[in-house]
Amino acid sequence: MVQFPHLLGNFTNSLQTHHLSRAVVMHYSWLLLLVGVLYVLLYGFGQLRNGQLGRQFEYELRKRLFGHWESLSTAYFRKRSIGDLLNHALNDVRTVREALSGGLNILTNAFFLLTATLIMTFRTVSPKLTIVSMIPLLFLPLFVIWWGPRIRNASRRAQEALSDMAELTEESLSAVRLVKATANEDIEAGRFETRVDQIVRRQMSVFRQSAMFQSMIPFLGSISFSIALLYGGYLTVTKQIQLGGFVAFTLYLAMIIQPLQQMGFVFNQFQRASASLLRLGVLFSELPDITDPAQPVQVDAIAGAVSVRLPVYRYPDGDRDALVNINFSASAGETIGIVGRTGSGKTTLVNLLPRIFDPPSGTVFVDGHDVRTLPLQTLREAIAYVPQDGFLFSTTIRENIGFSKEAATEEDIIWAAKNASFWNEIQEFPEGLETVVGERGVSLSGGQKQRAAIARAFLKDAPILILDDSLSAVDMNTEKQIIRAIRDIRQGKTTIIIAHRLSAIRHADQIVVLDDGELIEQGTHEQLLEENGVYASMVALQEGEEALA
Ligand SMILES: Nc1ncnc2c1ncn2[C@@H]1O[C@H](COP(=O)(O)OP(=O)(O)OP(=O)(O)O)[C@@H](O)[C@H]1O
Repeated sequence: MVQFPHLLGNFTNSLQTHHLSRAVVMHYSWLLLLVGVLYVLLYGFGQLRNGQLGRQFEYELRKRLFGHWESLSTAYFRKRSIGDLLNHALNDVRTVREALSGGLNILTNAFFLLTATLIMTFRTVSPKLTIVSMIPLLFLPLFVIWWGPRIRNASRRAQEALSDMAELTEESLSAVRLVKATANEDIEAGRFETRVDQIVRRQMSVFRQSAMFQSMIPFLGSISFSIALLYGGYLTVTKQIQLGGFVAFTLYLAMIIQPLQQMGFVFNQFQRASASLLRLGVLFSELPDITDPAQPVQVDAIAGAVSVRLPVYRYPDGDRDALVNINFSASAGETIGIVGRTGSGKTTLVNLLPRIFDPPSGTVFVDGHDVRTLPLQTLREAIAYVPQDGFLFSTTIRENIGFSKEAATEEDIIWAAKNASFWNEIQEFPEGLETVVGERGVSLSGGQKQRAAIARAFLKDAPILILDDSLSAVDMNTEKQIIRAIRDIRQGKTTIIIAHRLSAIRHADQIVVLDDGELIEQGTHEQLLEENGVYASMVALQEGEEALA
């Protein structure tokens, strides 16, 4: 590119000295064409390569981010909203990619163009004129130092506001049924508008800072241009340089105005990207708090004996003890029922077993091994857990049930669905097992969702099965069928059932009663009835209600 002004300068000199013949014109035309073709080829290749590298970088970064999130514990996801995390994965990663691929491309082009231009003007026109004209550009670093942090901060604040909006959008869309049912659309729309207004204000601040910064750089270029005209004109008139040299010099200057503008744009992009990089750095610096032990105990297979000797457990961010004085043991193959009022600590207790939350060392044991000393993979593979909300993925029933076993066959899935008393209903769906359940299973009833999740856990066929209030949405007959299936297919395997309806745990080998985080009663159904304590009064109350119903 930088050959253009030089060739045109020589052309002007030939014109001035009347040496211009048809052959000379053809010579210059061919040379200019050649320069043009070379430029297009090199520039095109550079653009393509940069684009490819940028996309690859974006893909790798998102993959690493996802891998990192998968290694973090549940406690982390209580602190950060899904919307915020999504904003990091989408907007921050994209901002960094744009700066790296597009920005580096432009910066490389601009750098070479500027350097080559300076060398050419220095060598072929006039070193004096080059130095004098470039003085204003020395102020460029000062502008970067002044505006850089301002743009970076404004950009960080804009990204934070975007995260807020993503969080609100995620929340509002998840709660859309509730919002509609309670006719609260106006309130929701108002909340959304407030956030959007905040984002627009913060983004306007980024644009203001960026626009001012970007316009300053061409302004410096214009000052250079004025100096070149004045001083170059003087040198030409006093015959210190040729007219062709002067023409070439002004063309050179005109040529570097655009790269200068682009450099402004790139510096601006870099500042925004560094704000996003800082935000991503904070995510990556979060270390997994539940990890494999340094020297894990190696076990061949887990039989399923469970024992808890827990003086006290408090959540990492909790302000009170969630569990106190919990002591019980069950041999492999036993069924344990856990009951207690809402908020009494039932879910907390079972969450400690697969280390969803970490118990203190030496308090929770599987087959006599402290769960914190077992390899995490071994421990979690030995436990099938159906959480309270029976989470489903937005895919088919077949994939939802088959999720727990990699090579699940059609027979396996049907077996699991039958035992979860779900198969008859699946057969009635027009698409059968291929029915898509919608996001988190929205197109299924509460009871159907629970049974799909139970079938998934049955299929895993793990030594320990935990059902966390997983039968709450099914009717009593279906509950009976499922309990019968559990007693049948889980023979010799440990099963822990949390239930509010006591009929679901009546058959358990032992029942643990929790109250306000404390284990207050323990025994079989018959023993606890004999004790005539809290459990017995719960049974009496429920039997009374059932009789009334
Ligand atoms: N992740 C958490 N961080 C801090 N506190 C928590 C957390 N999860 C639960 N809690 C608190 O621990 C206590 C016990 O909650 P838990 O969910 O174990 O009760 P639960 O008996 O399973 O209740 P429910 O029958 O309503 O499901 C409650 O006071 C609850 O607020």
